[in-house]
Amino acid sequence: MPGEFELIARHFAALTGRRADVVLGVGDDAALLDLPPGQELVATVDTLALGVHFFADCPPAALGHKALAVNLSDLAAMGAGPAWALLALTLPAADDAWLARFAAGFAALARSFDVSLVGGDTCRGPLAVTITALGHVPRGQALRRSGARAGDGVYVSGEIGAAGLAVRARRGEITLPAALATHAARRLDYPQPRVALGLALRGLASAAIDVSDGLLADLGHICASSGVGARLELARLPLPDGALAVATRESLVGSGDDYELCFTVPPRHEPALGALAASVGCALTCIGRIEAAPGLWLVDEAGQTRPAAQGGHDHFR
Ligand SMILES: Nc1ncnc2c1ncn2[C@@H]1O[C@H](COP(=O)(O)OP(=O)(O)O)[C@@H](O)[C@H]1O
Ligand SMILES: Cc1ncc(C[n+]2csc(CCOP(=O)(O)OP(=O)(O)O)c2C)c(N)n1
Ligand SMILES: [Mg+2]
Repeated sequence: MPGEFELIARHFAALTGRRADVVLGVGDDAALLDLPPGQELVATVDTLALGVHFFADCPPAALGHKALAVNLSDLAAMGAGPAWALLALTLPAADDAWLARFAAGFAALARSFDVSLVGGDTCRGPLAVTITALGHVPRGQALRRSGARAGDGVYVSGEIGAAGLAVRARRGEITLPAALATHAARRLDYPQPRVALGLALRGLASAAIDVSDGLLADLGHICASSGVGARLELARLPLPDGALAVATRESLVGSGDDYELCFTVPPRHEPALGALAASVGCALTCIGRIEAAPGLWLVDEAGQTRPAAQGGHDHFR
């Protein structure tokens, strides 16, 4: 069985990439990174824990992909370009074949965004993956949760709800038709961080967040940070084909794991979004509007308005 340092050399030393801004990467007590002049460092960390964030049968390559993707999604929501990552792994055993597949999933996504692995930590214990992602943004241009204003349009990228359907299907709570099951499993296991969209929204969006806990809950975070409310039109939600045969719109906006961007746009910038959607290659749907009074309201298909129920993922509720 390989030892700790052998494992690192075998599986992770090769993921360090070739960025010129890595002065010193894996192998010393800490990494040395060269932040370009005029840029602010953007730093985020998220953990994926077995049984909480992924099922025991999650393919190792998917875990490697997703652990990095959820962090790149946070950088995207800040309008930051990703650059570096640190990987903290807690493993029940030194399983070479498992690690090779995990590393391949991580590497494919890292390479596609030119992210260098510059450090990490490896220890024994219940399976969990923690990644710190670092990127940068021109000084003062980051997208925050706090900038939404009354009258701004509320938008979401891509579609919402498929990953939550996959979670419920894997728990045996629902049965999905074959095409939707395949699509949903792919969305849960291989989320694609909206990096290009985040970069393009700088200077256009007034606020942004990535959808991890559920669209409604995450829009709620924008509203709370911005001191505003929002009205959401359920009929406008971009949902996967066939989703309404197996779930309600309310459950789809509460399930999470979507890793799309939810963002607000002042009316003067909304006309630019059509061309932007085409250039970044994903749908951008207006799903509602920001209001001055705090509170989240849902407008149903019949045009009736009601307060949104508290929902979304909460680790301790
Ligand atoms: N243990 C912690 N110590 C310090 N800050 C934390 C901790 N846990 C979460 N945060 C911070 O609280 C905020 C909300 O966290 P979270 O809901 O996990 O955000 P996200 O959905 O973007 O990952 C973030 O700014 C995050 O950095
Ligand atoms: C086994 C399993 N159960 C439940 C879920 C659903 N789920 C777990 S955590 C979570 C929310 C996102 O995780 P969190 O740690 O809150 O990420 P953050 O908001 O910090 O990015 C969701 C929707 C899942 N993906 N896998
Ligand atoms: Mg987090």
